Amino acid sequence: MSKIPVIEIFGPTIQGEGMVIGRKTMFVRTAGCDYRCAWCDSAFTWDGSEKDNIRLLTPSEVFQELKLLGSHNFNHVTISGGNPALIGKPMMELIKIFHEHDIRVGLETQGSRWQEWFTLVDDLTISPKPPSSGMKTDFDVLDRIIENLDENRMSLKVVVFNDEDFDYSRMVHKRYPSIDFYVSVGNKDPYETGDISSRLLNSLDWLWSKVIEDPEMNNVRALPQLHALVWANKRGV
Ligand SMILES: C[S@@+](CC[C@H](N)C(=O)[O-])C[C@H]1O[C@@H](n2cnc3c(N)ncnc32)[C@H](O)[C@@H]1O
Ligand SMILES: Nc1nc2[nH]cc(C(=O)O)c2c(=O)[nH]1
Ligand code: SF4
Ligand SMILES: [Mg+2]
Repeated sequence: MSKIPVIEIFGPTIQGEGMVIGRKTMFVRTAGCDYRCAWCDSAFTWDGSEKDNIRLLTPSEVFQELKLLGSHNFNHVTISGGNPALIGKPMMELIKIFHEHDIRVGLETQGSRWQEWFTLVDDLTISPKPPSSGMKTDFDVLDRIIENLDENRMSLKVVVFNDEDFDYSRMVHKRYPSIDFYVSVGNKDPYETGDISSRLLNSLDWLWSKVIEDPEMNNVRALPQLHALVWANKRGV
């Protein structure tokens, strides 16, 4: 397939998570996921509820839409989903177009699938899923993905909701000790309306306490979803 299934394109906004936190970026969100996380904040990409919003776009159409939205007001694009790793060759073409225009590229994926184009990504975030998601990590696949990537351009990010998730995050960190490691606060209700900042800050307080008391987590960074703190569960930011 030479087209990319796109469910939303938005920005400029601020990257709210992980290794690129705080950076101005645009987002391209692809449709479809091989996982079904219990708490997915982007379930509309795979649960069929917005199937009418999925457009099959060529890489140059995606680029044109980004320029229409962001003009010269960006030099970084984050590809997220769904799982963008379900898409092959057209992603390679899209990243080449970005690089030809001096635009850097971030990727959010869960580490369940490998694609050749991963090696072109400037900031690659792999986010294996903890027990609360209901998903099971295939560590053979994850090992192979991590072996094939440049450590300086990637990070691991585990969302943590409870003690069991925290234990999982510690185990993942120990398995790949040289990869920059982030734990990220889980948002229990990603569709709640209104101000959710105090709820998220309470969860961050809990997560920080867990990291502070754990000598095996001296090297990790513990973050909230910054965009959710500032803009709550608003869509398209
Ligand atoms: C929607 S996912 C899309 C990319 C890819 N499927 C993945 O999970 O890495 C983007 C990021 O949001 C995180 N995420 C999803 N739902 C969340 C929630 N309820 N609370 C905190 N983070 C969440 C995921 O773990 C992932 O790091
Ligand atoms: N601002 C902002 N930062 C993000 N970081 C990762 C996101 C994602 O959904 O992949 C995301 C998102 O949806 N918005
Ligand atoms: S892997 Fe990512 S997009 Fe897929 S269900 Fe889980 S959080 Fe959602
Ligand atoms: Mg998000």
